Amino acid sequence: MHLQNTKILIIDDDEDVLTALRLLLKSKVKEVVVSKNPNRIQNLMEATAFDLVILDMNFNSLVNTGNEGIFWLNRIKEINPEIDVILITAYGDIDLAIRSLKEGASDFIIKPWQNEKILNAVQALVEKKKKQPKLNLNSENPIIGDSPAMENVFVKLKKVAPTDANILILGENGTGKDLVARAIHDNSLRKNKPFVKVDVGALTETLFESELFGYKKGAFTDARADRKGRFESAHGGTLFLDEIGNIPLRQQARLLTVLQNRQVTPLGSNESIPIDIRLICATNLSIADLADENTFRKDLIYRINTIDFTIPALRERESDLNLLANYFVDFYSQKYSKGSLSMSPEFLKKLKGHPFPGNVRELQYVLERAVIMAEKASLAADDLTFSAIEKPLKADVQKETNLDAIERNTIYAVIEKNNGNITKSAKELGITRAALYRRLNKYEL
Ligand SMILES: Nc1ncnc2c1ncn2[C@@H]1O[C@H](COP(=O)(O)OP(=O)(O)OP(=O)(O)O)[C@@H](O)[C@H]1O
Repeated sequence: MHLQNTKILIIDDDEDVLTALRLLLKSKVKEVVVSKNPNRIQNLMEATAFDLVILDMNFNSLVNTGNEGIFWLNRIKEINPEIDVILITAYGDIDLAIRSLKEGASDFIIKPWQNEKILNAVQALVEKKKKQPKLNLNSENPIIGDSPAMENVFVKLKKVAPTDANILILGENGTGKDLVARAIHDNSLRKNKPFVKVDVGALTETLFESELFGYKKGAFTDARADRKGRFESAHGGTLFLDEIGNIPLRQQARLLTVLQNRQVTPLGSNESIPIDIRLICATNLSIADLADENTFRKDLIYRINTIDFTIPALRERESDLNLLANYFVDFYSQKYSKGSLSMSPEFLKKLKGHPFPGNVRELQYVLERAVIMAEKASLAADDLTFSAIEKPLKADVQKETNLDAIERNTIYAVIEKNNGNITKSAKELGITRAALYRRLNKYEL
């Protein structure tokens, strides 16, 4: 938020004060609306997404205790808990100032004021809003979060990013594993070298080798020219292997050999190529599931897991939900030119009541949709609809014994995993695209 984009509402029963403040602020900010009547606050706030309210504390009351100001302050905060309110009073009553700050006012100004003081107060609040709490790292995409779990991630990340240690990132789908992998690279000594991501879980056995290790012209029927593998492309930089938990044992053995020898041999070649990569792997399996010897080699786990990061599910990080929700609402309000939308208390309550099986990715989608659908400056509970595409939480899936429900849940899970890509999902489910579409219709997905 910048000062020139800020919308301010001023409520004061003194016409002279309104005129003076309007004149002072009009040329500096985007919009100034003034009213003598505090009863109009609700309507005005519904019509315009204000960023700031300047509110008089003393309306026509017989006794100037400022109570009326506190009453209207509370009303404003009920309508939009995020909005900043600066209170004005003619009485330098420090107790009242403290009380109003406790009740949620952002600042307090005493009449008669100096224009500079008001401008400074407005400017300071706008600046404060501009600073999204985020990881102070040089990464293009900020990682938002201030939960203890994310604070730990940030501390560890800063510590290990500059080393060449292999890293394993654990967490459910959509928790931000990709983002963390990217931030590690961006804060490493390899930041100016390539960052190469491969979703190894989605590769078939033949593709696995050609994609990772490359091939020579003529190595197989379709190999019409030499092609570099991803290991080679990542030389000097970072290789990020996503969904590592899903690769079959045979491919795990191939991977282990490459990591041990630090060289790859492209298909159809006799020569091995030395590789210098920093390896980051990610999986949505828990470390206990990953360590099941029937599905994953222990020696490979040790090799890829010098340091591990666990990103908790969003439902376990309530304060992050708040921050992320604000961040995405601001982001999409700007993207879709919706002014600065705010979240009504009912909207926030509904948001907090949802378990978000799809984690931050799901949150991002539902908020984008809510912003697009929003008709008023304050997002209403009805603007929030949860996507049927998200799979229910595992505990719910396991309770399910009805075959149709199991099929429906599996389809959800696979489509979610493939980011809505029908071709990939059909392939993974072992059915044709047409068969998948038939089932989508059947289950009204
Ligand atoms: N802490 C965060 N701050 C900001 N954006 C986030 C955060 N966590 C996740 N996101 C966003 O949520 C989406 C999903 O994140 P990401 O792809 O990193 O998750 P993931 O764990 O790698 O998912 P998957 O396991 O499905 O690959 C992305 O758009 C990402 O930018």
